[in-house]
Amino acid sequence: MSRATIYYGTSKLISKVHSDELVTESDAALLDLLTTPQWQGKLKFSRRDAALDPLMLAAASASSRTTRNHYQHDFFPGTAAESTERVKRAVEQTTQSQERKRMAYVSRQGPRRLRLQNQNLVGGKENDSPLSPDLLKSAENLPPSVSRKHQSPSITPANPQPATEVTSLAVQSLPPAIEVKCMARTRIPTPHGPVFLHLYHNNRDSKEHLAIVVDPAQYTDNSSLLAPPIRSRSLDAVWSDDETDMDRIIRGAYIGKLSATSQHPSRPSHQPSIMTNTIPSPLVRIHSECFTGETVGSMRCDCGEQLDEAIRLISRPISLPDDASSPRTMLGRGAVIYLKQEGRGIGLLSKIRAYNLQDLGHDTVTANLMLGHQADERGYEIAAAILRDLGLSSELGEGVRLLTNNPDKVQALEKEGLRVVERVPMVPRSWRHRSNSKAGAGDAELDAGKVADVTMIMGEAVRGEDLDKYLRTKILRMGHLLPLYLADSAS
Ligand SMILES: Nc1nc2c(ncn2[C@@H]2O[C@H](COP(=O)(O)OP(=O)(O)OP(=O)(O)O)[C@@H](O)[C@H]2O)c(=O)[nH]1
Repeated sequence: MSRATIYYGTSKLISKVHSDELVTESDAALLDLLTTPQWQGKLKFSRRDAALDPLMLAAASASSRTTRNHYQHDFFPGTAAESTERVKRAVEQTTQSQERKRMAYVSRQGPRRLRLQNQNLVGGKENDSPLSPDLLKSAENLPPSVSRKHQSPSITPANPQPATEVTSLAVQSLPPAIEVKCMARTRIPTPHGPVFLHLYHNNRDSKEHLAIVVDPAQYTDNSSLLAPPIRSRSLDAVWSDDETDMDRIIRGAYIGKLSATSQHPSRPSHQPSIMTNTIPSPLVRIHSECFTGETVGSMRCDCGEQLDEAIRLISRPISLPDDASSPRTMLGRGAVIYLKQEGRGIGLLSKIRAYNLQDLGHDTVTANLMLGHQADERGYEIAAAILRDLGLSSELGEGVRLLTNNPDKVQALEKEGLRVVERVPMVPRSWRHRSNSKAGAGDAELDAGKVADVTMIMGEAVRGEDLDKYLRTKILRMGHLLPLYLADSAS
């Protein structure tokens, strides 16, 4: 009997077994033939109980109904019982060893800050961090954020000891000076106009914080612009001797509008641009990540709307003081510093749990406390460092107009040496309608419905009972500077 006949016969036989068809005498003869020990020698086929049975593989590929589970089936009298047992044992052993492997698995990659540190120490090609090894080393001893008021003991696969010992060591050592580096920048067209997204690394945590810069000087090299460009010093710096112009352009260190025909790498800026008094300071918002509000469109909070509103407000033309010799307005200018501090720094997991506690009747502050967190665990040192890198620190004559209702943010920036020349309130859109009807001081664009057409995240203002409760708690328990009578008008 030829090899082809055996393959064909076997696959037919298997499909008959599957469909409960009658097995003929010739099928039975084939079975006998296949299961006799002599076959092993004659055709160099191993028997059914071999780990990889060529006949079974041929049959499996010929029959679409054969799955890997069928290898354990009792197709071949005489050998099946033993073979099935053997296969079962092999499967059990494999599963056990896989489980053992999975349980013993430890990431070979390690945290990014460790990798950065190693790269710095070896000084390899990929060493594109400006952070000195010493600083990185001291950062290594620190808890995730020194500014965090709460340190809960945590056990991770890489660190089976509770974090308390690490924390006490860290408290003794002084935190390193914060260093940030803009790793890449790109233009993002938005409904409010173009913005430039800057991605930052830092020596304090392993998160990728962002700056969303709105600045006409970013996309035009027109030197007649009234205000100095908001440019990242670390991005425009030369990172290595062998860096090409194209390397610089790809990481975003270019000036003007980038296109196939316009490619102008930027040069390091040594001279800080000094602001004149006549130009209003840039409008800045420090915004903390809120996955639920910004991505899912949750109406438990106004975070998504605030992010959208901040970019809208910063992009609006700015009125200039009256002067016959100069234009009356200039293009909007400023930045949103987007910090990865989900859930006021407690992280998404805890925030989700906190929402369930809030559904049980607790407010946003109590829910955090019940989970062992502080009401607010955020820090703003990294935000201040990013603002300094963008040339928005007071040393350069620039103060900032800060878009916030949160007094903590104003204090934190001032503590970091930044000058907050004005706090610009962020009144929730739904409240502004109330404000308009109550006090006659609404936003003309909002009232005309223009804003609803250009929101990035939501069609219109966020509103609802959950939101009112949340905002009222922020006013009453967190000292947020919003007019309470507007919250009350919701009840
Ligand atoms: N723990 C917790 N965090 C929340 C809740 N709702 C929103 N957040 C988080 O609160 C933070 C809101 O931060 P921001 O928008 O920067 O501002 P803020 O402190 O409210 O101050 P403003 O500048 O006035 O908006 C984000 O990190 C959200 O994820 C909540 O119910 N519980």
